[in-house]
Amino acid sequence: MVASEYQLEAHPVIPKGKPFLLVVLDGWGENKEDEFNAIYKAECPTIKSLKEGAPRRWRTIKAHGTAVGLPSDADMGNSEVGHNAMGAGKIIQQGASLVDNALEDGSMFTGAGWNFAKESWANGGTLHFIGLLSDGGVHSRTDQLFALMYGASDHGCKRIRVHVLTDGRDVPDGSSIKYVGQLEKECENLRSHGCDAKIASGGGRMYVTMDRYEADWNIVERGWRAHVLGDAPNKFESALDALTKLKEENPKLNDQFYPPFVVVEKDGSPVGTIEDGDVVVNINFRADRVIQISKAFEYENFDAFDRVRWPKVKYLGMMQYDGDLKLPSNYLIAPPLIEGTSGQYLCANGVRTFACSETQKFGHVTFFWNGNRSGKISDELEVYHEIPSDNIQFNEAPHMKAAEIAKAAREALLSGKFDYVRVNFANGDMVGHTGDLEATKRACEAVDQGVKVLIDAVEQMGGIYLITADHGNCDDMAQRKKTGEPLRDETGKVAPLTSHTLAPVPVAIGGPGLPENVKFSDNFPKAGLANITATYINLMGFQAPESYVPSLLAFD
Ligand SMILES: O=C(O)[C@H](O)COP(=O)(O)O
Ligand SMILES: [Mn+2]
Ligand SMILES: [Mn+2]
Repeated sequence: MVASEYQLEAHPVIPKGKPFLLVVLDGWGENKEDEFNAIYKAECPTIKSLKEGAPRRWRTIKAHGTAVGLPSDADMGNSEVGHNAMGAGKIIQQGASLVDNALEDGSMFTGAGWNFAKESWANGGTLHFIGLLSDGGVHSRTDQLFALMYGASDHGCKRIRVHVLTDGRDVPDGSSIKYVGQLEKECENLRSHGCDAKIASGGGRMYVTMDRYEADWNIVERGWRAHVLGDAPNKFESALDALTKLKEENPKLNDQFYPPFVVVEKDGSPVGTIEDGDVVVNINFRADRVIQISKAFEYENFDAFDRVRWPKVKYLGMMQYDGDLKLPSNYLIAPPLIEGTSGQYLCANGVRTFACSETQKFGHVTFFWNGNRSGKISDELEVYHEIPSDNIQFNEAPHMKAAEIAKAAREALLSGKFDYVRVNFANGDMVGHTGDLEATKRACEAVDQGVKVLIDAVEQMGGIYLITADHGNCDDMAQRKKTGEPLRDETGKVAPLTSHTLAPVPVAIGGPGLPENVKFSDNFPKAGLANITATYINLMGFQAPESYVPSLLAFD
């Protein structure tokens, strides 16, 4: 039975019933063609032919800034906002913007979450912050952390401890020293105003605390031990000491992979373990990499690792991270309400869906796609298939699981059991984040081969495809000066770019099932990822919901 609010009318031109393939090339922008564009330098005949072979069916769309609900056009896109937009058909004001708004109008400090947190320090508890320390704006921002620290001090908090996760992934490698230095200054300033604020522990985001999709719980356990128990092999008298000394010991160490460390007093005792009666605020607004640590704080029954001690604390997220699990139950800012997603419409109209990726991006094509819901929309109609990612640094094996994803999705297409096959290839993004240009070229080639397998399957089945990306990354592997010239160190070596880019992303449609007269409209020069949704709903033979931003299709 179709829920009437989600009923979709048949499309007047495009027939229903053709198998439909949607591919997200994670981190694949359309950017300047130079030697630092891994896509351009790689052998990618299939993806390149989409543009050259059918120019009326290829275009670019915006994938960053206000087009995907971020505070400003200086903000690069990311997987969360990109997949949210593509899944939901509208521009959603994202976590970063909602937190900014609440800080600007003061509602941050009057809400239920804040009042709940305040009770703890009013009763003598310490306020702990945990989160990613950078201004990358993907998971968190330092200015928001500082505003919360000052807000707490203004509201009577006398003791703050910060547990920092160094970045180097959304911002350049090596910048963690700068962010830790800024935080040390703010702590010093707070101390001079009577609030005892200190950094207590830390580690690199890819090695400590911020695992995602349960790829490796050891990462979270290391964080738990350092932040909560004050237990890590590396102990230093300051966080700056930790970063500089660990790097001296191992010059190859990068910000993403710092081992866990604990800041200690002169006598060796940790400056800030997490104890009964304390309050812990996770400053990340983005969900994927803080769901596991949130479970460790919140769940009484927890067996992912031995917590040794489970302090009775108030735990709050910057946002609520999982709407289905209601995790965490307390939070500072209500998350965006993402209703009327494409999945809700398509399931209500009987579309049988196969969604697949490897672990690193599995939640992107399911959880983010469905408006940050961890459950399925329909158990009868949907199959979500996860291919386990390897727990390695991805430039060591840049092909990752592209072939396995292609194989699984190909089988799904050929089986005739699905109307809609949706996949994400992780390589361009995950290898792009290592800053290793050569490996990233190999990554692009693996993706291209995977796409070829899938387009061949669509051809065989008389189907239709849409291939796009969520934001840039592998399309520029060099940090740039204002002039656009690559930035070089004193030896002339180019500084690698590990983060996403601001580039628009390609979108291509095709397949034998697509009527000849279907092409991209010449309108909508400012179209963004949210316009993809109405477009693919059309490609599946339905008219799109009126609440969606327009489809990009036109008809001769
Ligand atoms: O979490 C990450 O890996 C990066 O901060 C962003 O990458 P993603 O948005 O492509 O997942
Ligand atoms: Mn991404
Ligand atoms: Mn990324």
